[in-house]
Amino acid sequence: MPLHPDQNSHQNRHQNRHQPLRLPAPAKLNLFLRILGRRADGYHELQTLFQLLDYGDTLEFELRDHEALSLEAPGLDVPERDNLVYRAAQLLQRAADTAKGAHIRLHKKLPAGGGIGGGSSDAATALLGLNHLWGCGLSIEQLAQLGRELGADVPVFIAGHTALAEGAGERLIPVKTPPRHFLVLAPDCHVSTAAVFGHPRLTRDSGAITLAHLRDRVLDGEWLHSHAGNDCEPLVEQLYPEIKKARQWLQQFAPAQLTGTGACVFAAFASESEARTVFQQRPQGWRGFIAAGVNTSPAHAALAKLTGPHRA
Ligand SMILES: C[C@](O)(CO)[C@H](O)COP(=O)(O)OP(=O)(O)OC[C@H]1O[C@@H](n2ccc(N)nc2=O)[C@H](O)[C@@H]1O
Ligand SMILES: Nc1ncnc2c1ncn2[C@@H]1O[C@H](COP(=O)(O)OP(=O)(O)OP(=O)(O)O)[C@@H](O)[C@H]1O
Repeated sequence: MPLHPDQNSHQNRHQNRHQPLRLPAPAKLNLFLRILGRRADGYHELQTLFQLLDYGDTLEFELRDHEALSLEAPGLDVPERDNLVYRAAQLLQRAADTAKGAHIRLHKKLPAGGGIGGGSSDAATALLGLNHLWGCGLSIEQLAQLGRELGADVPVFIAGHTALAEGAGERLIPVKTPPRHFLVLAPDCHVSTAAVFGHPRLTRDSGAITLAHLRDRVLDGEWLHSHAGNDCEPLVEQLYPEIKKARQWLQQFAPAQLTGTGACVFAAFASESEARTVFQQRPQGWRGFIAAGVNTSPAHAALAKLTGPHRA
């Protein structure tokens, strides 16, 4: 006899507990990035618009009933214990005082040091996924606080919404951006965020814009479609001519700019086919991807299917 729909979904959830939990770790773009100044703790005050994408890495979690943690991350040249996924898992184990462990597989698609938040998003998905798997019950706010210890970009991925940000990325205001497709080019170089922020020639004196003003502009597709600006771009392009070359190539087709501290550059298009047509014309050997902008993180969408929309 067929099960009642509720019983059916309950049974599915039960079965899923025995399969590895698989969650996405989406990339972000900084649609604009203004540096307002340097704080006493060395971090910089920023104003930025984090646009989440429907493209990224994937993490798979297998529950272990003892404290051991292990990580497989094929193709990523980072020692296990330095990987932000491993560090996130350790941090949560301690904060939640759990005796449970996990084996985690990280499938990397996002280039490291690309300014698209790959490592930060992996860390956020690890915190969200393990909080669920271990039944820790930490709130989104508690997880974001933990995430801040791992990197300035982690909280936006924990919050899980395209957002305006202030401070070092921790004061977030969720916003909705118009649906667009992004062509992201990943020049073959690795930019150190710390080196860019520590550079004497970095411009750090942009005036603050009120958030209300920014929020109005975010909803204005015309403004978003124009060059919104990134204060890191002039310096990064001086240091890495290959990044300038990639942005100038893209600029022939649409306004193009740097994301974060680079190395990736991007441009927005109204449709996926327009983005693809440009992507197909790129010089041989240039890497990149096409992704849709999303207002809700795919990691949260996947978790909501397992737990309901309001629980982590
Ligand atoms: C530039 C952005 O990508 C914009 O989204 C982020 O603010 C960088 O975030 P992230 O990669 O998570 O950066 P973190 O790992 O926290 O910081 C790396 C280093 O960059 C510098 N840093 C970072 C963020 C910030 N607001 N001010 C800084 O001065 C600090 O020297 C820090 O040691
Ligand atoms: N899971 C991970 N994925 C990628 N890099 C990682 C990871 N864990 C640790 N790292 C280290 O972090 C460094 C920065 O990687 P990441 O991809 O987060 O940079 P990014 O794209 O510049 O980030 P952001 O946009 O947040 O500044 C890498 O060079 C690598 O040494």
